[in-house]
Amino acid sequence: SGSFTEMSSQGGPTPPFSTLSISHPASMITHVELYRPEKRNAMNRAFWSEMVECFSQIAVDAECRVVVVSGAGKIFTAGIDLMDMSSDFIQPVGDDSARTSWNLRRLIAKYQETFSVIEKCPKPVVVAVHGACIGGGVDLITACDIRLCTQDAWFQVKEVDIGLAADVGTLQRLPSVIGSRSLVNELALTARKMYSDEAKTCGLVSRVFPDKEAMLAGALELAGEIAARSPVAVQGTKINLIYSRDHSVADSLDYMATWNMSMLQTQDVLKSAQAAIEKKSPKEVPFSKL
Ligand SMILES: CC/C=C\C=C\CC(=O)SCCNC(=O)CCNC(=O)[C@H](O)C(C)(C)COP(=O)(O)OP(=O)(O)OC[C@H]1O[C@@H](n2cnc3c(N)ncnc32)[C@H](O)[C@@H]1OP(=O)(O)O
Repeated sequence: SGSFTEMSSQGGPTPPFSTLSISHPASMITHVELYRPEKRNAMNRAFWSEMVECFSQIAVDAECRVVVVSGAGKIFTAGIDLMDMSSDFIQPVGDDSARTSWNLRRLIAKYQETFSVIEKCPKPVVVAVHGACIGGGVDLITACDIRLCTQDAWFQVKEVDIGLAADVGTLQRLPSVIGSRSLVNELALTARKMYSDEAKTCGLVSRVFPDKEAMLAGALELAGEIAARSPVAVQGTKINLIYSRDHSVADSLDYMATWNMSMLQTQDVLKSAQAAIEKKSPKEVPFSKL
């Protein structure tokens, strides 16, 4: 085990990835760092595929109970790589307009999956943003479970400035993240920057730290709290919270009952209840891997 300050921004991408650096700063915690600092972590073709591969591995990794995502270098991310990506969308290919449209639709769905994998991953994902978080960066963070930022962070739903309606998650997820549809509309229709103080006030982030070092230490502490608890309870909580966001209370209660009719049979309930009676911390309970 170590600390984020020791482990972040010191190496480079972790094979087989070329845009991500993966490390394990403490037991059961995986740190995914966007790693193209010289290009401000702009999201190139490799990135869009590598995130899917990375989170598919994390989803089934019994050694991981919680994930922290951050960006290497000066800022969190400059969004889509405008040099590498734009031709796919500006000059889409196909033998006629139906086929071109079909190909484009498939491509957009593929890019949507890059961030949907974060939401589909049963392990909670904490994202730590410093400096700029632009365009695709907002799509990414709205798919995460907990958002932290530094005082110098700013957020920009930039897509209208480059001539498109944001299509990989922001318009679908941001309204439930910050509640005020008026504010969402204002941000998405004008592409104005939102700074950390407003991000905190509106609920986009839950905590603001003075600098990146303090934020990563805070993220690690938070991740440690989550990792110490029953993975059956934690993963069931994430999955049911996301389910209830998208369904009625009645449907969500029904889903919950079906969920817990098997999950309540875990040994973790007995172990945790015993620890509570004995006034022990969940950190002292050895839970089986999941
Ligand atoms: C299906 C579609 C899916 C997703 C769509 C998403 C839409 C979006 O993401 S819209 C957002 C697009 N991004 C931008 O408009 C940001 C552009 N960049 C900037 O404004 C600035 O670079 C900055 C982020 C404010 C950082 O400024 P600074 O610190 O002064 O760095 P620079 O000198 O400008 O850049 C350093 C280096 O990085 C390259 N770079 C920065 N951003 C991008 C980018 N988005 N795409 C490609 N490359 C980028 C920049 O060109 C520099 O490269 P050099 O080789 O050193 O010149």
